[in-house]
Amino acid sequence: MIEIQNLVKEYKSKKANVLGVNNVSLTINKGEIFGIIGRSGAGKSSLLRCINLLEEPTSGHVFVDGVDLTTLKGEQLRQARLKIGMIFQHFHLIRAKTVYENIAFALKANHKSPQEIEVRVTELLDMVGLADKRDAYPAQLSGGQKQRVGIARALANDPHVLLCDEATSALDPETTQSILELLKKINRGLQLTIVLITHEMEVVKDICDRMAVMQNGIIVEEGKVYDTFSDPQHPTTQSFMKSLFQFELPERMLRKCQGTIVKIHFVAPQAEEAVITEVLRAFDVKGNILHGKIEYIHDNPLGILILELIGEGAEVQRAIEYITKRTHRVEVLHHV
Ligand SMILES: Nc1ncnc2c1ncn2[C@@H]1O[C@H](COP(=O)(O)OP(=O)(O)OP(=O)(O)O)[C@@H](O)[C@H]1O
Repeated sequence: MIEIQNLVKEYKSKKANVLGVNNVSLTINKGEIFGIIGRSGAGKSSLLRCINLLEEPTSGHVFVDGVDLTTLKGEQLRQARLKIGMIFQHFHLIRAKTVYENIAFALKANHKSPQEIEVRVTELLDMVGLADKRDAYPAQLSGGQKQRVGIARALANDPHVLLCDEATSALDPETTQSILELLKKINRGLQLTIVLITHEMEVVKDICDRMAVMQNGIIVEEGKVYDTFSDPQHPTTQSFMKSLFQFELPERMLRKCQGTIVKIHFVAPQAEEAVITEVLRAFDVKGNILHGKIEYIHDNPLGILILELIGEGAEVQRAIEYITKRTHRVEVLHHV
């Protein structure tokens, strides 16, 4: 478990002082995948790097498994840090070393014997699916393969926590998926706590259990991923949601419409019910589906549907009231 208490990271310079992290308190449970999302400059990297003291907090405390890292020095801090692995957007591999040597490096630093290193690196290469690249150099690997080496290196000393600093931001969507799958597998298999920072809602949606949204060094919203996605409270979270569910009806379609256009938000379990079929049967209205999208978060559906309802005014109104009762939220986008 990670417990961050009143963490402040201030960068001081002659020109100005910048608060990268402004009094953040956060609890990340053992074995969960926790996502921190925010725009550029929100303070995500500063917060993440304070967790393993790569950045020294200006004030506040970071407890990992009950130990306050901010009170440790020297060898004690080094030992505590071995239990916190980290992977990076640009991988940070040593170019002049092979895949094997890059991973072995982390074990040598922990004074493991050559025999122990051989056994552990072989195990790790199997785990990340790179057994055949053992003697390759980083330049001979794809981005996804480099990140797999980064993951193997980060796991070398059996950490309890894995910090991921924009780990998939330099990868194409397909490779991103394969790395996220690997992180999920490792999380489940090793009961590893994973903290990741990203600016992509897709990443949070795909693997995180809980999430926090950061802005100006502050956590502006925090919660379970499904709850946050289905009912974002803060304007910054709402604007991130737009990247997933944004849909503007073309002006030409609006001009052609003869009815009332509504945007219906479905959440589980309503999303699986045949509400629209019922409405069209129960009321004297016609329905015209203009757009629809369903996302799945941990197998729970979350969707929107844009529907044109055509009929006599009062009947359309009654149909909208019915849909409002049976779904999460209904917005009227256009009245004739
Ligand atoms: N070493 C530093 N010296 C001075 N200011 C810094 C330093 N590192 C970060 N900052 C400032 O702290 C704030 C938070 O930066 P940080 O890199 O943590 O944000 P971020 O959300 O990770 O952004 P990005 O996604 O662009 O990396 C920014 O205003 C940034 O300019």
